[in-house]
Amino acid sequence: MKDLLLDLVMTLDDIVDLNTHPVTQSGYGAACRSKLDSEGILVLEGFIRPEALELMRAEASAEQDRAYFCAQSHSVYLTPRNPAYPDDHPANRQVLSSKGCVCDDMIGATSPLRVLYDHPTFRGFVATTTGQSELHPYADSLSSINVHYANRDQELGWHFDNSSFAITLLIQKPGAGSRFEYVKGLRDADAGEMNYEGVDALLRGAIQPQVLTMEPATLVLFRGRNAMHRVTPNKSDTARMLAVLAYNAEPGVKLSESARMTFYGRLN
Ligand SMILES: O=C(O)CCC(=O)C(=O)O
Ligand SMILES: [Fe+2]
Repeated sequence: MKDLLLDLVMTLDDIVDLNTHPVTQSGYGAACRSKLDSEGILVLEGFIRPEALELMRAEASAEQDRAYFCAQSHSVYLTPRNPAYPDDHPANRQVLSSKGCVCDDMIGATSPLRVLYDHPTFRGFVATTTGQSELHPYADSLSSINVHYANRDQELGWHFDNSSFAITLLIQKPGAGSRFEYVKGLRDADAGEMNYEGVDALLRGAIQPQVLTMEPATLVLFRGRNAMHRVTPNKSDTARMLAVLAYNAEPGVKLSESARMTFYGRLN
Protein backbone atom coordinates (compact mmCIF):
# COMPACT_ATOMS: atom_id res chain seq x y z
CA MET A 1 0.00 0.00 0.00
CA LYS A 2 2.77 2.39 0.93
CA ASP A 3 4.57 1.67 -2.33
CA LEU A 4 1.38 2.19 -4.26
CA LEU A 5 0.95 5.57 -2.60
CA LEU A 6 4.54 6.52 -3.35
CA ASP A 7 4.00 5.65 -7.00
CA LEU A 8 1.12 8.11 -7.11
CA VAL A 9 3.11 11.03 -5.77
CA MET A 10 4.77 12.96 -8.55
CA THR A 11 8.50 13.59 -8.48
CA LEU A 12 10.11 16.92 -9.40
CA ASP A 13 10.86 15.46 -12.80
CA ASP A 14 7.15 14.67 -13.30
CA ILE A 15 6.15 18.19 -12.33
CA VAL A 16 8.78 20.49 -13.86
CA ASP A 17 9.93 20.38 -17.48
CA LEU A 18 13.59 19.98 -16.52
CA ASN A 19 14.72 19.90 -20.14
CA THR A 20 13.53 23.43 -20.74
CA HIS A 21 14.07 24.63 -17.17
CA PRO A 22 17.05 22.75 -15.66
CA VAL A 23 16.52 24.02 -12.11
CA THR A 24 18.84 21.27 -10.89
CA GLN A 25 21.80 23.11 -12.50
CA SER A 26 23.29 26.05 -10.62
CA GLY A 27 24.12 27.82 -13.89
CA TYR A 28 20.42 27.98 -14.71
CA GLY A 29 19.64 29.61 -11.36
CA ALA A 30 22.43 32.13 -11.92
CA ALA A 31 21.11 33.02 -15.37
CA CYS A 32 17.59 33.40 -13.96
CA ARG A 33 18.94 35.62 -11.20
CA SER A 34 20.58 38.05 -13.59
CA LYS A 35 17.39 38.23 -15.63
CA LEU A 36 15.26 38.87 -12.52
CA ASP A 37 17.73 41.51 -11.32
CA SER A 38 17.79 43.36 -14.61
CA GLU A 39 14.10 43.13 -15.48
CA GLY A 40 12.33 42.82 -12.12
CA ILE A 41 10.37 39.90 -13.52
CA LEU A 42 11.25 36.39 -14.63
CA VAL A 43 8.76 34.52 -16.78
CA LEU A 44 9.36 30.78 -17.21
CA GLU A 45 6.94 29.52 -19.84
CA GLY A 46 5.99 25.87 -19.86
CA PHE A 47 7.56 25.35 -16.46
CA ILE A 48 4.97 22.77 -15.37
CA ARG A 49 4.46 19.60 -17.37
CA PRO A 50 0.97 19.10 -18.85
CA GLU A 51 -0.01 16.14 -16.64
CA ALA A 52 0.98 17.91 -13.45
CA LEU A 53 -0.79 21.05 -14.62
CA GLU A 54 -3.95 19.05 -15.26
CA LEU A 55 -3.76 17.60 -11.74
CA MET A 56 -3.31 21.10 -10.30
CA ARG A 57 -6.25 22.35 -12.36
CA ALA A 58 -8.50 19.49 -11.25
CA GLU A 59 -7.58 20.04 -7.59
CA ALA A 60 -8.04 23.79 -7.79
CA SER A 61 -11.44 23.34 -9.47
CA ALA A 62 -12.53 20.85 -6.83
CA GLU A 63 -11.59 23.27 -4.02
CA GLN A 64 -13.13 26.35 -5.57
CA ASP A 65 -16.41 26.07 -3.67
CA ARG A 66 -14.48 26.21 -0.42
CA ALA A 67 -12.55 29.35 -1.35
CA TYR A 68 -12.94 32.45 0.80
CA PHE A 69 -14.12 35.32 -1.39
CA CYS A 70 -13.49 38.89 -0.32
CA ALA A 71 -13.75 42.31 -1.92
CA GLN A 72 -11.87 45.25 -0.49
CA SER A 73 -10.96 48.75 -1.31
CA HIS A 74 -7.38 49.65 -0.53
CA SER A 75 -4.71 52.17 -1.40
CA VAL A 76 -1.99 51.40 -3.92
CA TYR A 77 0.46 51.23 -1.01
CA LEU A 78 -1.80 48.88 1.03
CA THR A 79 -1.55 51.34 3.93
CA PRO A 80 -4.32 52.87 6.06
CA ARG A 81 -5.64 56.33 5.19
CA ASN A 82 -3.02 59.01 5.75
CA PRO A 83 -4.78 62.05 7.28
CA ALA A 84 -1.97 64.32 6.07
CA TYR A 85 -3.33 63.99 2.53
CA PRO A 86 -6.76 64.43 0.93
CA ASP A 87 -8.79 61.36 -0.11
CA ASP A 88 -7.94 61.79 -3.80
CA HIS A 89 -4.19 61.93 -3.16
CA PRO A 90 -2.26 58.90 -4.51
CA ALA A 91 -1.43 57.90 -0.91
CA ASN A 92 -5.14 57.55 -0.15
CA ARG A 93 -6.87 56.91 -3.47
CA GLN A 94 -8.86 53.68 -3.19
CA VAL A 95 -8.85 50.83 -5.71
CA LEU A 96 -10.85 47.61 -5.57
CA SER A 97 -9.66 44.03 -5.27
CA SER A 98 -11.92 41.01 -5.28
CA LYS A 99 -10.85 37.41 -5.32
CA GLY A 100 -11.30 34.00 -3.78
CA CYS A 101 -8.56 32.21 -1.89
CA VAL A 102 -7.87 28.63 -0.88
CA CYS A 103 -5.23 28.33 1.83
CA ASP A 104 -2.30 26.03 2.44
CA ASP A 105 -4.19 23.76 4.84
CA MET A 106 -6.58 22.77 2.04
CA ILE A 107 -3.81 21.73 -0.37
CA GLY A 108 -3.29 17.96 -0.15
CA ALA A 109 -0.05 16.37 1.03
CA THR A 110 0.48 14.71 -2.37
CA SER A 111 -0.62 17.68 -4.48
CA PRO A 112 1.99 18.54 -7.13
CA LEU A 113 1.81 22.11 -5.81
CA ARG A 114 2.98 20.94 -2.41
CA VAL A 115 5.62 18.58 -3.80
CA LEU A 116 6.98 21.50 -5.81
CA TYR A 117 6.79 23.96 -2.91
CA ASP A 118 8.57 21.58 -0.51
CA HIS A 119 11.16 20.24 -2.92
CA PRO A 120 14.70 21.20 -1.81
CA THR A 121 15.86 21.54 -5.42
CA PHE A 122 13.05 23.91 -6.32
CA ARG A 123 13.56 25.85 -3.12
CA GLY A 124 17.28 26.10 -3.81
CA PHE A 125 16.54 27.38 -7.30
CA VAL A 126 14.21 30.06 -5.92
CA ALA A 127 16.83 31.02 -3.30
CA THR A 128 19.56 31.36 -5.93
CA THR A 129 17.31 33.28 -8.30
CA THR A 130 16.14 35.73 -5.63
CA GLY A 131 19.56 36.01 -3.97
CA GLN A 132 18.48 34.63 -0.59
CA SER A 133 20.72 32.32 1.41
CA GLU A 134 17.77 30.27 2.62
CA LEU A 135 14.01 30.18 2.35
CA HIS A 136 11.39 28.99 4.81
CA PRO A 137 7.66 28.35 4.72
CA TYR A 138 5.28 30.50 6.74
CA ALA A 139 4.94 29.39 10.36
CA ASP A 140 1.14 29.67 10.21
CA SER A 141 -0.98 26.96 8.62
CA LEU A 142 -2.53 29.11 5.89
CA SER A 143 -0.09 31.33 4.07
CA SER A 144 2.60 29.27 2.31
CA ILE A 145 0.65 27.96 -0.68
CA ASN A 146 -2.47 29.82 -1.78
CA VAL A 147 -4.70 29.35 -4.80
CA HIS A 148 -6.38 32.54 -6.02
CA TYR A 149 -9.60 32.55 -8.04
CA ALA A 150 -11.00 35.40 -10.09
CA ASN A 151 -14.48 34.88 -11.49
CA ARG A 152 -16.20 37.21 -13.97
CA ASP A 153 -15.56 40.88 -13.12
CA GLN A 154 -13.20 40.06 -10.28
CA GLU A 155 -9.89 41.89 -10.37
CA LEU A 156 -6.83 42.88 -8.37
CA GLY A 157 -6.49 46.65 -8.12
CA TRP A 158 -3.23 48.56 -8.57
CA HIS A 159 -0.80 47.94 -5.71
CA PHE A 160 2.77 47.46 -4.57
CA ASP A 161 3.50 44.24 -2.67
CA ASN A 162 4.91 44.30 0.83
CA SER A 163 7.10 41.26 0.18
CA SER A 164 10.33 41.55 -1.79
CA PHE A 165 9.35 38.89 -4.31
CA ALA A 166 6.37 36.74 -5.28
CA ILE A 167 6.12 33.45 -7.15
CA THR A 168 3.00 32.72 -9.13
CA LEU A 169 1.92 29.85 -11.28
CA LEU A 170 -1.01 30.29 -13.64
CA ILE A 171 -3.21 27.19 -13.50
CA GLN A 172 -6.19 28.27 -15.60
CA LYS A 173 -6.52 31.24 -17.91
CA PRO A 174 -9.89 32.91 -18.48
CA GLY A 175 -11.29 33.46 -21.96
CA ALA A 176 -10.92 37.26 -21.77
CA GLY A 177 -9.62 39.90 -19.39
CA SER A 178 -7.38 39.26 -16.34
CA ARG A 179 -4.44 41.06 -17.94
CA PHE A 180 -1.40 41.37 -15.69
CA GLU A 181 -0.13 44.95 -16.03
CA TYR A 182 2.89 46.49 -14.32
CA VAL A 183 5.30 49.39 -14.21
CA LYS A 184 8.68 48.43 -12.94
CA GLY A 185 10.66 50.58 -10.47
CA LEU A 186 7.85 53.04 -9.83
CA ARG A 187 8.94 53.60 -6.23
CA ASP A 188 11.86 52.82 -3.93
CA ALA A 189 10.27 51.47 -0.75
CA ASP A 190 13.50 50.91 1.14
CA ALA A 191 14.60 54.48 0.48
CA GLY A 192 11.15 55.71 1.58
CA GLU A 193 10.54 57.18 -1.90
CA MET A 194 6.81 56.76 -2.61
CA ASN A 195 6.79 58.63 -5.97
CA TYR A 196 3.28 60.05 -5.64
CA GLU A 197 3.65 61.85 -8.98
CA GLY A 198 4.43 58.63 -10.84
CA VAL A 199 1.63 56.73 -9.11
CA ASP A 200 -0.79 59.55 -9.89
CA ALA A 201 0.27 59.51 -13.55
CA LEU A 202 -0.36 55.76 -13.79
CA LEU A 203 -3.75 56.02 -12.06
CA ARG A 204 -4.72 58.84 -14.46
CA GLY A 205 -3.65 56.80 -17.46
CA ALA A 206 -0.81 59.21 -18.35
CA ILE A 207 1.69 56.34 -18.19
CA GLN A 208 1.09 53.09 -20.05
CA PRO A 209 1.97 49.94 -18.12
CA GLN A 210 3.70 46.91 -19.55
CA VAL A 211 1.41 43.94 -20.12
CA LEU A 212 2.49 40.40 -19.32
CA THR A 213 0.64 37.80 -21.32
CA MET A 214 0.93 34.46 -19.57
CA GLU A 215 -0.27 31.01 -20.41
CA PRO A 216 -1.07 28.25 -17.92
CA ALA A 217 2.03 26.37 -16.71
CA THR A 218 4.06 29.60 -16.61
CA LEU A 219 6.03 30.26 -13.43
CA VAL A 220 6.55 33.95 -12.71
CA LEU A 221 9.01 35.40 -10.20
CA PHE A 222 8.18 39.03 -9.68
CA ARG A 223 9.66 41.84 -7.62
CA GLY A 224 6.39 43.62 -6.80
CA ARG A 225 7.65 45.73 -3.93
CA ASN A 226 8.65 48.60 -6.21
CA ALA A 227 6.73 47.60 -9.33
CA MET A 228 3.12 48.79 -9.30
CA HIS A 229 0.88 46.09 -10.75
CA ARG A 230 -2.69 44.95 -11.17
CA VAL A 231 -4.79 42.22 -12.76
CA THR A 232 -7.69 43.63 -14.78
CA PRO A 233 -11.24 42.21 -14.39
CA ASN A 234 -11.95 38.73 -15.70
CA LYS A 235 -14.25 39.18 -18.70
CA SER A 236 -15.25 35.56 -19.17
CA ASP A 237 -17.10 32.79 -17.37
CA THR A 238 -13.93 30.72 -16.95
CA ALA A 239 -12.30 31.34 -13.57
CA ARG A 240 -8.72 32.55 -13.49
CA MET A 241 -6.87 30.18 -11.14
CA LEU A 242 -3.38 31.02 -9.97
CA ALA A 243 -1.16 29.48 -7.30
CA VAL A 244 0.98 31.76 -5.15
CA LEU A 245 4.02 30.17 -3.51
CA ALA A 246 5.30 32.25 -0.60
CA TYR A 247 8.58 31.86 1.29
CA ASN A 248 10.37 33.85 3.98
CA ALA A 249 14.04 34.60 4.44
CA GLU A 250 13.75 33.63 8.11
CA PRO A 251 12.02 30.74 9.91
CA GLY A 252 9.07 31.30 12.25
CA VAL A 253 7.40 34.12 10.30
CA LYS A 254 3.60 34.24 10.41
CA LEU A 255 1.42 36.40 8.22
CA SER A 256 -0.11 39.09 10.45
CA GLU A 257 -3.47 38.27 12.05
CA SER A 258 -5.13 41.24 10.36
CA ALA A 259 -3.90 40.10 6.93
CA ARG A 260 -5.05 36.52 7.59
CA MET A 261 -8.50 37.72 8.65
CA THR A 262 -8.74 39.97 5.59
CA PHE A 263 -7.57 37.50 2.96
CA TYR A 264 -8.57 34.15 4.45
CA GLY A 265 -11.42 35.04 6.83
CA ARG A 266 -9.80 32.94 9.59
CA LEU A 267 -6.58 32.62 11.57
CA ASN A 268 -5.99 28.89 11.32
O1 LIG B 1 -2.61 37.40 -9.72
C1 LIG B 1 -1.48 37.74 -10.09
O2 LIG B 1 -1.01 37.41 -11.19
C2 LIG B 1 -0.65 38.62 -9.20
C3 LIG B 1 -1.02 38.48 -7.76
C4 LIG B 1 -0.52 39.63 -6.94
O3 LIG B 1 -0.11 40.64 -7.42
C5 LIG B 1 -0.54 39.52 -5.48
O4 LIG B 1 -1.07 38.52 -4.94
O5 LIG B 1 -0.03 40.44 -4.81
FE1 LIG C 1 0.89 41.82 -5.97
